[in-house]
Amino acid sequence: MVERANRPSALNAPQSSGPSAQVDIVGEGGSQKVVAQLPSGESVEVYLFGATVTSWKSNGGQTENLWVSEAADLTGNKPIRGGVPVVFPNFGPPPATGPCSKLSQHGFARNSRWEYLGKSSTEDALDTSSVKLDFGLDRNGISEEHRKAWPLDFGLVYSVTLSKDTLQTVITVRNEGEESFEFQFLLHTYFRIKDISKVSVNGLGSVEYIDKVLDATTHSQTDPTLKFTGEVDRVYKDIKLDTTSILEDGKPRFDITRDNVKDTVTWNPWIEKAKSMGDFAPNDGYKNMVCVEVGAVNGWQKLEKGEVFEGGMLVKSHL
Ligand SMILES: O=P(O)(O)OC[C@H]1O[C@@H](O)[C@H](O)[C@@H](O)[C@@H]1O
Repeated sequence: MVERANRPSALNAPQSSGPSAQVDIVGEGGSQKVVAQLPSGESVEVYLFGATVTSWKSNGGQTENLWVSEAADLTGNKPIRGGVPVVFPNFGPPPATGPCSKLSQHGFARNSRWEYLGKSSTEDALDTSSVKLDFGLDRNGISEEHRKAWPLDFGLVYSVTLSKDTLQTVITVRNEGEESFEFQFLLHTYFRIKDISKVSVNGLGSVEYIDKVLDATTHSQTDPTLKFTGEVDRVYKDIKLDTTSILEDGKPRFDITRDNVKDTVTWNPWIEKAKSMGDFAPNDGYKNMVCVEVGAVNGWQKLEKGEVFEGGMLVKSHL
């Protein structure tokens, strides 16, 4: 079992009789989603397809924190372009060998229908109300084609917790089978920003990364701050600091704290790549998004029979 360095605080505050979060299941078939709203107006939306968070509003519901493409397929036929797709069991193109070799880019979790397992919520006297939504996926929930390609017995529980100015997303992966398996995991978050030319990312200085734009060569970031002036696609490995921050105009916008995972991918497709993606719209949408994706993608996580891995992120919005 992997040890938890930054275990999220449990929802164990004393119950009060104040108003609680409203949770509704809306839509049909592949478009079904769970929508939760706190009494103070903050909200989150999670499609069952991929357990993809597609909206997270803070600031009493006034500020949308996630970017979703105007051309995203929201019918359950294609991974959703935007929000927080869950990448599992492989990150990027499938490896040449092993059980993931027959899967597609970023694995099957983002294009499988998850089950909504229910909510839990707390409110305490200090108005720190939260709502936690749980989603599950196991071997029986994936397609026949994926089951054949990845013939391993697993159970995933993905918990999305909305609080006043934070969103926490944590996955547990359990090996339900007789033999060990290996996986990668990533939360491919598309953060909504006003202007990419004014965005900087802090907390990755001196960290080694693989630059996918430069033929997957390895580099070390000398500058404490990452800025975006062209396509960026980097896999930062084994990061010592817990938190990576996104700043706009030099002011903190998001703090992203890794929870028992050590890697982070930064991605912006920029002009040409954005145009080449059929589900990316508008064409200049790259100016309003930046992906800062936390996960475990440097090598593979191994689970023996019965073992559990738990990891994810806590994001604070400053707006
Ligand atoms: O188009 P997809 O499969 O959603 O992937 C988007 C991007 O996801 C990033 O995580 C990868 O590092 C990029 O290489 C990739 O282009």
